[in-house]
Amino acid sequence: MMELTIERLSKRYGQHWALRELSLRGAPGMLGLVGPNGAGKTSLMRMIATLLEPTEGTIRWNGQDIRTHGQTLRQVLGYLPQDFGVYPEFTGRQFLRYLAAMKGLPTSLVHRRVDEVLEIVNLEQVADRKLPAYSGGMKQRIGIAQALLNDPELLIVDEPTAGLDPAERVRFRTLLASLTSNRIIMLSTHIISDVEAVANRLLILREGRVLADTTPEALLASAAGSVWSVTTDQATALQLQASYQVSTMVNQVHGITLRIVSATRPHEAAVVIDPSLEEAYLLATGRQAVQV
Ligand SMILES: Nc1ncnc2c1ncn2[C@@H]1O[C@H](COP(=O)(O)OP(=O)(O)OP(=O)(O)O)[C@@H](O)[C@H]1O
Repeated sequence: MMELTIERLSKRYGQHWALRELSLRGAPGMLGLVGPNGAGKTSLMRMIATLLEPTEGTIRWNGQDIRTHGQTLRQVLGYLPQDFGVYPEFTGRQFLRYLAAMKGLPTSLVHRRVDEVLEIVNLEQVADRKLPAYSGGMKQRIGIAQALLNDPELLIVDEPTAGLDPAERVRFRTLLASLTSNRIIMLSTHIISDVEAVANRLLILREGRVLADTTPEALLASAAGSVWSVTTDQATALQLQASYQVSTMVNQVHGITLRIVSATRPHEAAVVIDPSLEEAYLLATGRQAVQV
């Protein structure tokens, strides 16, 4: 059984609500937790990981409240925090063996399991190099490797692609996609393309509230008819940019082509085009901002 049930979960720091009444039922697959900085993603993940006390609400794993059955959840939990740090004096292999021992893996299993996770994240070749020699992407893959040591049923990854270059981002995305079968993965990001094509569900948060609990397909469909393309002179382009949510602006020989996210036609020459997921996300999160 693998069931995460969250009911009316809230977190308050002082007078500030970081999360308000979030309810969610998690099932195997990848749940993308998307929202701007400060949306409440980290607070939510830390509460699920039993590292932060909720102010209100309950989190259940297989029907058991994790306030009283935290250990049961921790046994099947893998967690890569946003600020995951590595120890400079270790090689990748030594670091993983150390963490495996800390997590209580039986000694007889440690070497084999560390070799397995190194293979999963494709770091066998560099496993005996010291960690400071790793690239940002390799460090994040070591982070995933440590989270996989106990073959978790629930894998939580908090903004893992921050600071990675585009090639590393893609590699990391592919790695996570390969891990989705038979476990719940929760991945937070403020960059929607990180979860495009890999998440089967999207939870969009803003200022502690759920703006949408949807799928990439449904989010895209919701933006149909609300993304426009228009090619104009520079002065008009600047005016449009001031009044509308412009997702891209490209200089052409004969003018400037803008892609505009707007529920209404932004310019008489504008034509409807297919939305990208990012544009659909902008529409969902920026509705108030684009009112003109
Ligand atoms: N320990 C804390 N004390 C006070 N306020 C906090 C604390 N941690 C978070 N907050 C506030 O709660 C809100 C949600 O923060 P949280 O880190 O959960 O959001 P986030 O979506 O993960 O953003 P980020 O990507 O910046 O981490 C923010 O307004 C933040 O400033």
